[in-house]
Amino acid sequence: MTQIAFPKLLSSQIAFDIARTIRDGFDKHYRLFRETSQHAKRYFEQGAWSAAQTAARERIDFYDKRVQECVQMLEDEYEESELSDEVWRELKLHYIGMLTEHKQPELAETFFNSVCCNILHRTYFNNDYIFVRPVVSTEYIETQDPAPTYRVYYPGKDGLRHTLTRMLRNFQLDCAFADLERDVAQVEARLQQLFGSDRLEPNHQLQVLTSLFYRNKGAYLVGKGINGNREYPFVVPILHNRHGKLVLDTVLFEQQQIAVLFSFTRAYFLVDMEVPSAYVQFLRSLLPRKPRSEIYTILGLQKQGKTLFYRDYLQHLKHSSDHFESAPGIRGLVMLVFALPSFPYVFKVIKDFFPPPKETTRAQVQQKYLLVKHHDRVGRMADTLEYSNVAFPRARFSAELLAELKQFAPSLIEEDQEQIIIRHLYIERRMVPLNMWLSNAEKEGRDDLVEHAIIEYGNAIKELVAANIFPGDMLYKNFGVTRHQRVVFYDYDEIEYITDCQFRVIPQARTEEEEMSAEPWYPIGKHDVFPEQFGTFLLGNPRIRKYFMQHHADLLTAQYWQARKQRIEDGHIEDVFPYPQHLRFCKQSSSSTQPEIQHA
Ligand SMILES: Nc1ncnc2c1ncn2[C@@H]1O[C@H](COP(=O)(O)OP(=O)(O)OP(=O)(O)O)[C@@H](O)[C@H]1O
Repeated sequence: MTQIAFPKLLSSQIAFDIARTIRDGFDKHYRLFRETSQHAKRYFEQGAWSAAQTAARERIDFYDKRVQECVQMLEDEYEESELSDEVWRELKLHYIGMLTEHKQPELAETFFNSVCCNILHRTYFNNDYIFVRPVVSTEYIETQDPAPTYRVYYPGKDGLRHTLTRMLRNFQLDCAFADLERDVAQVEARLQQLFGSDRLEPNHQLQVLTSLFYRNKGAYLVGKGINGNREYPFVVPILHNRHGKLVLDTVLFEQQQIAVLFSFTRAYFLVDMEVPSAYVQFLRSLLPRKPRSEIYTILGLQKQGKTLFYRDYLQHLKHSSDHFESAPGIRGLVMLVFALPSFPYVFKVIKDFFPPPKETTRAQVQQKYLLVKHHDRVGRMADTLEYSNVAFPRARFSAELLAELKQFAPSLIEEDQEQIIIRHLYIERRMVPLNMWLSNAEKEGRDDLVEHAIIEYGNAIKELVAANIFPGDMLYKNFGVTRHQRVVFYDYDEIEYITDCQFRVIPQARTEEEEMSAEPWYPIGKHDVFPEQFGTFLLGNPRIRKYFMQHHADLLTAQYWQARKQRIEDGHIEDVFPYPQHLRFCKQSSSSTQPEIQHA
């Protein structure tokens, strides 16, 4: 950067103007982000599922678009020679001043960093110029806003049932409930079970976040009960029944169930938040083990999530001493995967070349990962964080891993005495590869675990199919088992849309020669898939075969896949339940007055 001495007053004015441009850029971003979240309410009320899906997908790109717009504006407006070091330093101070009354200051800081890092050289990425250490406190203190973050209800006065009804009515959903009284009675019964025989204390209250959480075809009421010094989180999913009326589908209390709802394997929620940090703080009181980074991400603020994740990661590096090494399991042909044993994530680097039978390119692999980022992951695909130029301390790399990186991805590696810099990588939650999980379960003679994993594996495939995803080769090594023992897919380079695949029955052999042929004698198109063949490479192990055939034999028929494809082509958007079916009210009431939820 050229150093020209500008009069102090002038440089200060330039810095102020740039700060205001960046702040306005952020405000525009957040206004559009909120508008989408506000529209989600309407889509839900009208059952406009396809519009809701599109809005959720498009919102993911808002941030980068606004950053690019802002960078462009600054580049058009200012000569490089006007942007002295002095201007950059002052710019940060002006910006801090603009955030004093701001409702999303932590997001605005991150936006500032994104814009400046696009313009500044890497040597300027320090606290003098950008927010390496955040200035604002993200622990929010409630202001006098007209719209509070959460509402508080004291059931002591009017009784629990009346309070719950009022609470639900306060969301002013413009769609009728099928039978609110019946549903509220079920929620009440469960809440009463939860409070059990606890004496009700004078502070007995229900706190409920002011915005509903929208995702797919559901709206979720998120809150907690407080009694004395105990807190009881709860979430009530609201769905449409087949007649387009609203029903309360269940109430979730257990941390694990709530954690699964907020999992890294799901699409981001649409929530109308004026003060996002206050939402994060509330949610952390429900899910204390979930890092703030993951909560921001699941609220659709994925750039903030990424920033906080990186800060946590640096902190972890400082407080650990183990070495990065290859991730356990079968090595990938496309990805080089490594991990730090003390850290629950893996790092994935696209190799420079791929051996046969892989016929792909780096750009295509990146495209597939991007597809997953924008797609509804339905609880069955791991979210990935994509980073550029990540610096690792050289001393923490095992010699083998470093050699492997240099051998398979030399174009992505830069190094000096102290650091290894990887130009592009993905970070993803670490799981136990399903092939390892199955062989461990077998070694321990745990048939129950083998059966559980195979049921989950088949369910994962079926849910991916419902979301129009064909996972390519379905080998166990491409799936992982989470700490909640759910099976999740993580190998995206061969992913296709179900609607792009041709599911075929293997043709009958017409001659003995064809019958005996080791190679397929019939023509195979690029998108042809023969489900009858899956068993050959999946079911060699008799125990696995037994459970697979018991629970998921339909996956081996072309008819199953063709029928699912037809449903998608007919415009069906399937329900995704982020909680077990047996928890649903309609699955419990023996009188079954509750209408089934629409599968449409
Ligand atoms: N999230 C994860 N948690 C734990 N291990 C993982 C994870 N992702 C990948 N691995 C490990 O790294 C290996 C390779 O990863 P991945 O399947 O993504 O690579 P790939 O090159 O696309 O594989 P393939 O050769 O099947 O195409 C996996 O088999 C597994 O052992």
